[in-house]
Amino acid sequence: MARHLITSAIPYINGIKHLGNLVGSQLPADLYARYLRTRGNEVLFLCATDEHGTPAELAATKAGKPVAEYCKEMHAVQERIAGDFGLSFDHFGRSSSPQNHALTQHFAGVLADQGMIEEVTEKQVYSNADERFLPDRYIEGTCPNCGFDSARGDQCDNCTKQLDPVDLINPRSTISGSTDLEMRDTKHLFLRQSQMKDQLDTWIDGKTDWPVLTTSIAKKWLHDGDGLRDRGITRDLSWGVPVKRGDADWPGMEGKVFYVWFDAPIEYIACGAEWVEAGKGTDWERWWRTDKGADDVRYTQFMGKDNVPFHTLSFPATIMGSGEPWKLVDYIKSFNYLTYDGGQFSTSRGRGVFMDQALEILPADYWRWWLLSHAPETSDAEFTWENFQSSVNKDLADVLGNFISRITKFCRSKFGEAVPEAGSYGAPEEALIADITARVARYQDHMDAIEVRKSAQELRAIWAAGNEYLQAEAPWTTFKTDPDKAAAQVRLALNLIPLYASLSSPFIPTAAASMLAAMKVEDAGWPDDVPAALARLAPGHAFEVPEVLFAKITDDNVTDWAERFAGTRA
Ligand SMILES: Nc1ncnc2c1ncn2[C@@H]1O[C@H](COP(=O)(O)OP(=O)(O)OP(=O)(O)O)[C@@H](O)[C@H]1O
Ligand SMILES: [Zn+2]
Repeated sequence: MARHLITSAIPYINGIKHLGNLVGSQLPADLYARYLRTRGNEVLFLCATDEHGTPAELAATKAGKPVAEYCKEMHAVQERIAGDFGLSFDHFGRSSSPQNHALTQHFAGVLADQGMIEEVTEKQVYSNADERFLPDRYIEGTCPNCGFDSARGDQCDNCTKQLDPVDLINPRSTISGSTDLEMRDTKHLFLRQSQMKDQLDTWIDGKTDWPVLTTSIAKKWLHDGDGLRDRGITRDLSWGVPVKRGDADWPGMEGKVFYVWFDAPIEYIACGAEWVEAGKGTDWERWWRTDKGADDVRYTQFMGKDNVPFHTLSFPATIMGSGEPWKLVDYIKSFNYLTYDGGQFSTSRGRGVFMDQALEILPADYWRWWLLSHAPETSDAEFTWENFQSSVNKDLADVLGNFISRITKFCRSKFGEAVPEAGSYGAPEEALIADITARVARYQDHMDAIEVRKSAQELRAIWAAGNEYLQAEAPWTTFKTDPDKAAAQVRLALNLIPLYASLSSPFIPTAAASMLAAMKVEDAGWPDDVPAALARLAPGHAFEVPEVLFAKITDDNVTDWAERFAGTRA
């Protein structure tokens, strides 16, 4: 048994997440956490909401609520929907927690002690009408790159170029619309990432088993142009972690907060402390401090590609630069993007399917299966309703669901609702057992390697092997001439169901639980010995024919949903 720490990129607080967010971070993290638990490992799986920064403030303003109240409510909403999707976090924390405030201030203090923080006075846009500085999205203007007239202070939505508020042409305040702006001096803290460049480069070079997507993005940021640059870690805002040097005030930094990118990854650690505070665990440091037992923990992070620079460079710079024995990530699984019907998913524009809406039309397992079996691993992947329909109908309804329904119903009609006793296995049964044994070993290798699509393919092949066996051996035909032989065939096929449940539970936990309930057994955990697992249901063991596990998606459904989700969400 090993110890595994798993974190998913923490979802931003400004709304309900879309299916792209889900498949790019939380869902594959959940798949891996569930798998490792089934294998008997000790797992700590943490996630949280990312609550600071201007988009949170603007979303709160739009909702007509104070930002703290907005974040508290949205955290509860996200937590509930995550639960509905079966995301099995050990704790779902908040980056605005007191634990994260203290830890972020602590990191800033020790980084400063290590000479890793520079105080920089720079000119920032100040709005006289609003009596405040206008960072990031508080300012809009014309993009100097493409001429788009609503470019934001941090980025142009049209050409995606990263911007600085001072770059904008004809800038205006998004709070008041005022153009009475001036440049004023303001002091900020910068993390001297450039100092760590060689150390980070060597560290990344050692990660030869990481996905190329992860290492290539890290290398690009390390070496393109001037190489890794120092980054501002503070902002002139009121919502956030107040700038302090450990417990002490930081002269000249009064009224400022840490910038969201600095405090958000620190929440991975603080979330452990929240987990203990919530009474769900007793010792978070044994997961996070290598001087307190975390040396034998394997730490895996999950995220979409845009988060990779922060996790491969900035956060490691924070940890390494602190000189303290915090746990560094061991493996970063990153994803390309899921696109929606020929375009991008977008939270701000409400484009695509959002987690709450998805569950209004179908249960979580349908989505989990499609998303994971089409995870954007080697390239971007597109969600279309036709593809969703065909994959759900083929894999879940025709292959898995049909196998279970066919064999349980046939057994009920000929032998009753209990495992039949007569007959013994012959060559086709031995061949099936050997085939499943080999496939389970392959499935396990893919899951260990977090190859999500390959794992799904192998799992589907394991389901299909059961169907093909039934098709070839046709117990309904055998029964007419040799009922004992048919009984043996049925016995083996029924025994596949609890095995399928254990193997499938990381992908489709609800259906797996229904399968076990129908067969009236507990989950026996991972089948380390497949032949033994396939002998688990003894003759005479009672079961029940389950309800339909997966309903087919009709062409009318597809037409309706495509229409309903065509535009943007109000
Ligand atoms: N279309 C997508 N496909 C896969 N992963 C995505 C997609 N969009 C975002 N992600 C990932 O989802 C996770 C959560 O993202 P976050 O809540 O910060 O939203 P975001 O990146 O701002 O997306 P959006 O702007 O669409 O809301 C991150 O790891 C991010 O990389
Ligand atoms: Zn632009």
